[in-house]
Amino acid sequence: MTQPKRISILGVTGSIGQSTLDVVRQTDGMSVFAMSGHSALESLVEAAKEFQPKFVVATSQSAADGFDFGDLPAGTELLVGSHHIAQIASAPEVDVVVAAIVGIAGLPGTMAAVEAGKTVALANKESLVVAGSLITAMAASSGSRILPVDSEHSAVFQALQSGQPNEVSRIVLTASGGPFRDFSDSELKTVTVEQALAHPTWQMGDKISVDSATMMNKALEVIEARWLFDLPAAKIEVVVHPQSIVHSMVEFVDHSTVAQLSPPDMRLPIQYALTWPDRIAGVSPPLDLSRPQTLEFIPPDTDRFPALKLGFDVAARGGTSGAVLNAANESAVAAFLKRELSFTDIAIACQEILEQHDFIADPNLEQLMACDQWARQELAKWISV
Ligand SMILES: NC(=O)C1=CN([C@@H]2O[C@H](COP(=O)(O)OP(=O)(O)OC[C@H]3O[C@@H](n4cnc5c(N)ncnc54)[C@H](OP(=O)(O)O)[C@@H]3O)[C@@H](O)[C@H]2O)C=CC1
Ligand SMILES: CC(=O)[C@@H](O)[C@H](O)COP(=O)(O)O
Ligand SMILES: [Mn+2]
Repeated sequence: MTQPKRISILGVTGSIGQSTLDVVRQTDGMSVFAMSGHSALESLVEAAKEFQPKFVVATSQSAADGFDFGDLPAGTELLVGSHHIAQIASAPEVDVVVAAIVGIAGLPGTMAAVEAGKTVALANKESLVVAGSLITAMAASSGSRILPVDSEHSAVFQALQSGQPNEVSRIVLTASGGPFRDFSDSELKTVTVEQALAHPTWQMGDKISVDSATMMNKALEVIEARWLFDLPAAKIEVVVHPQSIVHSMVEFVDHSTVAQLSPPDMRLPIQYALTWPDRIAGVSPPLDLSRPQTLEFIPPDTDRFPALKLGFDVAARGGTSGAVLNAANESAVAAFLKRELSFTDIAIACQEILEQHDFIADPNLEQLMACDQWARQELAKWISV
């Protein structure tokens, strides 16, 4: 009998983490070796009781202080503090690491897994946005395989299997357009947090939901695609597709366009990353073609959604620009969620901070982290004036 595939889930308490558990729950031959959570410790303990991992990491020391972990299974060891993420991402027993922590907090885990040569099911797009050049170089030397979980990139990854790399003329990432797809300039100025969190087609965490509403999510995905598929920005396009059925497309040099279609459900790209190169019976529902439906494709409006243009600029420029854009955006989204910044100011602030930064073309990790800190301070100043 073959050994079950052993998985470490970084960010098990989030939307992707919970969908990953559902895939594991419904799939033979997979076990959870380790899992991490940050503030949702009840949910972390519940997951540990069901999946009996060897390690549970509670990354937030302050949340863990005073929390009663008494319900953890007897065979599960509790580790407290974010420094333990590297340990569960690189442990020799682990076959696949699911990188599902949100934001730059996910970078250390992604890097530890890549450095250890692991197969990484990557949801944390911010890792590549910030440090794509370092991570892809590290993967090339360690033998790590980075498999996309992001639905668009999973679709591109699947479609790319129809041809050779030198036969690709462009990739087209689909965007739902978010909850404000048809809002006018003046309507966008007054949108609320509650409206921004109500994504029309996907159930996701708060940060990515706001990113989808500004279309910064698509900007980050353009940069993510640039690194995942080693493509120049000029070969990456975005089209608005409100139904979220076509998850992205690859156009080949003969002008054949290959697309991947499925209902919007993250369990499919997660499952594909966990079982690749095999396909197994799906845990997410099939496409229902028994009823009439319309698929629309609309060019994006970068005047109303200026964040999108920043993604193409950063994908073309590289260097420290991804770290700056990511940090400015993370801070701006946090401020919007606290009602300290308006929705339309998110992209304006990000653009101004990007324009001001001292660009370095070939940065090391320390320089990227310095840019991250600088951009967060600039965003705080931007709000205070
Ligand atoms: N949700 C989706 O459908 C998709 C998500 N993604 C990407 O996947 C990633 C996760 O998104 P999503 O699941 O929606 O996000 P959620 O907000 O739902 O979950 C985030 C996870 O990260 C943990 N976390 C938060 N802050 C920290 C920190 N400082 N240190 C360690 N862990 C932390 C959370 O722990 P806790 O909850 O315990 O505080 C939680 O487990 C993002 O990068 C997102 O862009 C990509 C495509 C689709
Ligand atoms: C599910 C997923 O991959 C998200 O990144 C999704 O694409 C967000 O929707 P938008 O297309 O609105 O950004
Ligand atoms: Mn996506």
